[in-house]
Amino acid sequence: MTEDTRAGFVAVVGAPNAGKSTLVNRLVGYKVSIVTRKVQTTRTRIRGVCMHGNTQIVFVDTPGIFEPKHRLDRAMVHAAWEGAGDADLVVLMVDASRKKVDADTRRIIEGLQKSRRKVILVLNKIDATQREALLPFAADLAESGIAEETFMISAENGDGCEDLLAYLAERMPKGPYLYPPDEVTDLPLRLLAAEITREEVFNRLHQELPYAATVETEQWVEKEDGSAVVNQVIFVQREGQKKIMLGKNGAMIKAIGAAARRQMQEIFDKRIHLFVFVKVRENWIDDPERYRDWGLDPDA
Ligand SMILES: Nc1nc2c(ncn2[C@@H]2O[C@H](COP(=O)(O)OP(=O)(O)OP(=O)(O)O)[C@@H](O)[C@H]2O)c(=O)[nH]1
Repeated sequence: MTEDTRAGFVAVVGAPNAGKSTLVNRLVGYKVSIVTRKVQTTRTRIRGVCMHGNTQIVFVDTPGIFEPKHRLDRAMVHAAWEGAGDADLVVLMVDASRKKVDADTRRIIEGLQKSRRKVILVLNKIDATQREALLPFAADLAESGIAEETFMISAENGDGCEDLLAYLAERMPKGPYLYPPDEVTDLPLRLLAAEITREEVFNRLHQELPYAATVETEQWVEKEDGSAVVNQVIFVQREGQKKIMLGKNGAMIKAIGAAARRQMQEIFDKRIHLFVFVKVRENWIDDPERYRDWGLDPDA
């Protein structure tokens, strides 16, 4: 019954590491985005679809908004603002466990003030925040005048998340569902599989190398027995990086592949035969072809 349903988009913006992916994953109840301790890892605008009673909320999990350096970074920032512009509601997430409001958040607030966009302010990580520190922090943000409502939550342990969800649901416009209600994500399986492998690259390799690597799923073949064969390539920029990615006697790539396969089996709930290759492709970071795969606009 369409008259009784509501549906809309919620953009989640915030500085890198504010906890955007953690929140979206919690509300959607399905792993759609990648959580890592390293910053600036979310490259794709991934939507999670959340059902709350008769309301459907489509979350746009935007990339962290930061100072663009490469073309790729600029495309990401552009995608982040676009996501906010299209949305019915914008949630600004702030890491409240910091001593003061960080520079990235200030920059986002300036952008929002310019566009006269009101937001739902979400102070996150209250589990790791001193109570006395929270009020002055909130007051500082209130001064910016951009918040129409403020919530204090822990995306990690779920505190306050129900209230936030109920509030967002109430504010969604009336209308038919935008996605079939049982569809939790529109992220293609291939892209999600690539993100899973990329997360394992991040977990195992340190410093700059993960940022110099990208993963593509070249083939996804469903077998009759219900399993899937997945072929992926990790692209790096130089021969030296390829050596590190492969490891001694291929030990590193084997470990990455084995961990990624386990993750995929859990998430896709099926047997996965995963084959991961490493190839050198110089300058992939400035190659416009790459942005298209991520749904980003190369001309941004
Ligand atoms: N203590 C605590 N940690 C949290 C909470 N929410 C997220 N984190 C942690 O903060 C880090 C960053 O979380 P993400 O969800 O990846 O942050 P993000 O905003 O999506 O980051 P980008 O993708 O880089 O923009 C992770 O280590 C999370 O485990 C919270 O409520 N409490």
